[in-house]
Amino acid sequence: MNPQDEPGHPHRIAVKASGLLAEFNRAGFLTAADVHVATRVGVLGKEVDEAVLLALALTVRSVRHGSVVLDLATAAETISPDDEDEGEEAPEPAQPLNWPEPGEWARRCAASALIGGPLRMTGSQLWLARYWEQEQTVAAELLLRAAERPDDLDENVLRAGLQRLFPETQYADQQLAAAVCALSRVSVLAGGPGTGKTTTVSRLLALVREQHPEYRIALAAPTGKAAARLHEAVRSSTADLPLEDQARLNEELTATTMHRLLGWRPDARSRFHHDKHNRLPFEVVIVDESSMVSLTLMARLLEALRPGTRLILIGDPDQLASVEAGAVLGDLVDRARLNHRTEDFAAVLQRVLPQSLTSNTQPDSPTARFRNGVSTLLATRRFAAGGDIAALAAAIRDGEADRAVDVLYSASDAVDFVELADDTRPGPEQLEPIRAEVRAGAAQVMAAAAAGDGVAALAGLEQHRLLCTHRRGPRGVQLWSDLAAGWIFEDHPVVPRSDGRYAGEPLLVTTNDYESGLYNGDTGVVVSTQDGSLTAVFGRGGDPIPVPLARLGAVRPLYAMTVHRSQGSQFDRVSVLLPAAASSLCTRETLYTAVTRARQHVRVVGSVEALRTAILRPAARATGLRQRLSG
Ligand SMILES: Nc1ncnc2c1ncn2[C@@H]1O[C@H](COP(=O)(O)OP(=O)(O)OP(=O)(O)O)[C@@H](O)[C@H]1O
Repeated sequence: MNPQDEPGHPHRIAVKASGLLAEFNRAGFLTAADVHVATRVGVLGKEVDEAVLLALALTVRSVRHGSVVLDLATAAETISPDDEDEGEEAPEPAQPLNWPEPGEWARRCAASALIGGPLRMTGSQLWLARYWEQEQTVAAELLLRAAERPDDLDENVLRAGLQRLFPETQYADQQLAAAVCALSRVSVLAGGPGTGKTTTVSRLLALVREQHPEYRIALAAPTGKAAARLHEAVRSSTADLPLEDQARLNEELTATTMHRLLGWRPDARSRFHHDKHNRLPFEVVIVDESSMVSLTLMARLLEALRPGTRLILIGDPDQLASVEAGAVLGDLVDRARLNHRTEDFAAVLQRVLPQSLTSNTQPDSPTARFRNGVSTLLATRRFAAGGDIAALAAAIRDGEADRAVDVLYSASDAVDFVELADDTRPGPEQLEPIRAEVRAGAAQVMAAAAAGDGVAALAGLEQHRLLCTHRRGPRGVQLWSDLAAGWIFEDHPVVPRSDGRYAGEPLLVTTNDYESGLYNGDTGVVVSTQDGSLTAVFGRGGDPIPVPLARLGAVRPLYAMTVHRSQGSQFDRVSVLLPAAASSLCTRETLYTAVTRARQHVRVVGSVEALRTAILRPAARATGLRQRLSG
């Protein structure tokens, strides 16, 4: 982040800006960087109309906020000042802003020489050309791949295999989803945590390998942590398969990050070794945690796949979307049309499935063929403790605030609600349960780290996680990290070395370091070594990676993390600090993602008002992909 982009930094005001750009900058709607980009592109494109430059700057701003499109018709109602972090007072406009009249604004933009160059426009919607092209690539590649079904599987063998691997009727939804993936060149397997997505996919892989032992399979995920989880989950899900199916999956199934799969290049951020000129050599590519995949990365992946490769995207479309722009997985799953199938696809499915299929028939079209490949698993198969976490997650997902409040107020071993009004500081009675969790986790980490037991130290780290929506402010990571560190040091008065490190220090990697194989979001612990020195270990499924402290890149102590960063990880117990109801980060996806990080227990800390607001406010990311895939 450039210094002038830092909220609150004096250079956030673009000193040279004038007219509408200056007005929107002063009011906190545009950063200096947004203004700078718009001014520069305006000069290069010889555009002087300030309404057009404002539209351009707001489009840049939208991308910064995760959207791909700016709709001029609704911009005045939907855009509010930046308030990325609580405690940053967004400047109040002294007087109402001069939003251009939408019709006239759109006409002026449409007449601009920038359209067709750095900007693209459809109706009243504007894109930066780069993202417009990426949406185009993703939609075109998906539709092209969905146009024809693969014909490499014998239907009778597949039918027998589906019955062998999904013998129980309670898993009929998984059997159907596996059949859909087997019979599609591109498919989406959506579902919440513990619905059996990984189990379904590993069985599907066994089915494909049964007929094609020579097929090369790639397992990938957007983060190292998620890749490690995928590897572990696929491995453990094969344990109860018939021996011959286990054998089909046993060798060389390792998971990797998407960046590594595509071949990271030191000279380019979003270009890879594998692209349309040098395609990936796999017959099957599985991507887990697809909700975290940005539009750019999805475009790069699709371009790099051979036309015949089977692509299976797994993920939970109800989670927060990628940090970077786009909401690809959410756009691919059209909830209103689940189980809508073309007649011929329903007939093929019926031939390989034992049970009779209920589908809504949809007329054949390129988009209908794509939807044929989308399945959703709904039943949760994992949560213990009566499924209260699952019930809470479902209520949040469905926008049922009353139901969620009921679950939180019910006597439950799995969910807890610590009420804390938005504008008050927590008192001892609110802090105590969180403090107890933090202390219990730290006790295990400290003891294991002192004994040099990296595996146990990492397990201790996963025992409880404090999750915040904001980085700063009264509910932010900074403040709660300080609190947690204070509690830990009361119990364990450590004397850090001169470099600040101590045995038991929890670490969070904050940038990708391809050389050492550590990725942004990876977590680890400093542990003692036999010679009395210190080293770091990082979690990778069952295999901790030791990294000498001298080789560590950018890390920071990990006492709390943002919900965004926690995506792709799960913890035994989670405490979630809700943002204030007024925060723009108080959204359904944030809460859902936070709650579903917990395996055994989740504690929600905040006001009922914030809880209700979050549940009733789905995060609105504006994209054009959904529209390109509908119809
Ligand atoms: N068909 C099945 N037969 C037996 N056990 C199953 C089946 N499907 C799911 N399970 C069990 O349910 C649990 C969750 O399954 P799985 O890990 O596949 O879900 P998931 O959707 O991939 O979860 P996550 O989103 O957390 O990765 C696992 O313990 C798994 O063993």
